[in-house]
Amino acid sequence: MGFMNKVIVTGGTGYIGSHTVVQLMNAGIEVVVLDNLSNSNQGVIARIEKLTGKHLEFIEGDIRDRVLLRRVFERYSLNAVMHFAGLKAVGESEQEPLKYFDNNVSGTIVLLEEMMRAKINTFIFSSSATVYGNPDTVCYSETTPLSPINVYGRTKLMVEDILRDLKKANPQLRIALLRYFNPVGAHISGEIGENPFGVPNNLMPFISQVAVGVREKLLIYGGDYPTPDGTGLRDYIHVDDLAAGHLAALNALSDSHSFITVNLGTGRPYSVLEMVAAFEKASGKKIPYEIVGRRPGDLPEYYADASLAKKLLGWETKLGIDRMCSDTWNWQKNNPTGY
Ligand SMILES: NC(=O)c1ccc[n+]([C@@H]2O[C@H](COP(=O)([O-])OP(=O)(O)OC[C@H]3O[C@@H](n4cnc5c(N)ncnc54)[C@H](O)[C@@H]3O)[C@@H](O)[C@H]2O)c1
Ligand SMILES: O=c1ccn([C@@H]2O[C@H](COP(=O)(O)OP(=O)(O)O[C@H]3O[C@H](CO)[C@@H](O)[C@H](O)[C@H]3O)[C@@H](O)[C@H]2O)c(=O)[nH]1
Repeated sequence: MGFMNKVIVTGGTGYIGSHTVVQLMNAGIEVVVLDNLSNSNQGVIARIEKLTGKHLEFIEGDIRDRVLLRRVFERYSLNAVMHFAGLKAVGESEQEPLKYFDNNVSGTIVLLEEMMRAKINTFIFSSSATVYGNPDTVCYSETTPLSPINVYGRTKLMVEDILRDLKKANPQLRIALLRYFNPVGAHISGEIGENPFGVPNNLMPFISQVAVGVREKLLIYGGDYPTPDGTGLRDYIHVDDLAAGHLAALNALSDSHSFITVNLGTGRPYSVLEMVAAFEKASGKKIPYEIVGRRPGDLPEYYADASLAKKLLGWETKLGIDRMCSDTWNWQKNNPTGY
């Protein structure tokens, strides 16, 4: 992994961050996790240590805390920042926009200022397919126009814009913008996985909580979309494939490329009903559901053109819908109430 041997992971106790930390540690990279635990549990640290057999440095703190960041950057000699920390609930972002602009945009600015002060040049950002908004196409390539349709998406686009401008002013920076499609699944061990607080917003954790008996039935938002079975189509990507994309991006940044913008998806969409059927097969559980009205802001269909990530990073997904479901189930049944 070249000279990138010490990485700070913000949001590292969260869902995607924790899976990426395991892969970084397994690749021999030293990791420091910074997380304010606003949407995660410190118990994940012990699970990661168990999985990797190594110590993991954890700092409970906020990316908006400049004094803390300065101390952290002085104490550890880090060569890269992987920035997962942020808020991600689309509905809440519409209700509480300032909270989202503060955490996701202002927080990232503080982090970038302190990173630059510490002369760290490599930054990997968790962006989202939501930056595309509602374009004319359903297959999104990186040149598809960016026009988010909710506050959460606008926070992601604002940070992308900031990073594009920052690179122009500071050519020594090495930056990757990774646009995730729909992350699902869990580590194959069942030790770590997605552990949402409260009622899940997203499909997969909802399905798995129905399977384990925490919730009665799935509500399917819309059965009258112009799709083959009438339910929405999304590009679900296994979280371990997504994590591997981060290692590939880190490698590419330390190598040939200094500004990377890529979609991380499989390029293959599945419907809600296909996900339910696959989960039933993987778990052996029946998933009761009811088809209700559409959820405001949802699109009928979209998926990634995943070819650029393959070309630039030499990365492509390996895990299909069966593993997405069986790994989710393995995590959920071993941890019915989370960490
Ligand atoms: N899960 C998805 O569907 C998805 C899709 C696209 C992009 N993303 C982005 O990927 C990143 C990680 O998502 P995730 O699914 O792992 O979410 P998550 O909520 O599980 O992880 C985010 C972590 O950041 C922490 N955090 C939040 N605000 C913080 C702050 N101000 N200071 C320090 N820590 C803070 C939370 O406690 C949490 O552990 C986020 O930036 C999210 O917007 C997620
Ligand atoms: O209880 C539920 C939850 C979801 N869905 C449907 O399932 C599909 C997937 O929904 P969800 O898992 O909520 O993902 P998205 O709405 O596609 O949004 C996710 O994926 C985006 C990236 O593609 C991110 O930006 C968002 O933050 C993240 O929530 C959609 O068709 C939903 O209508 C249901 O029918 N019932």
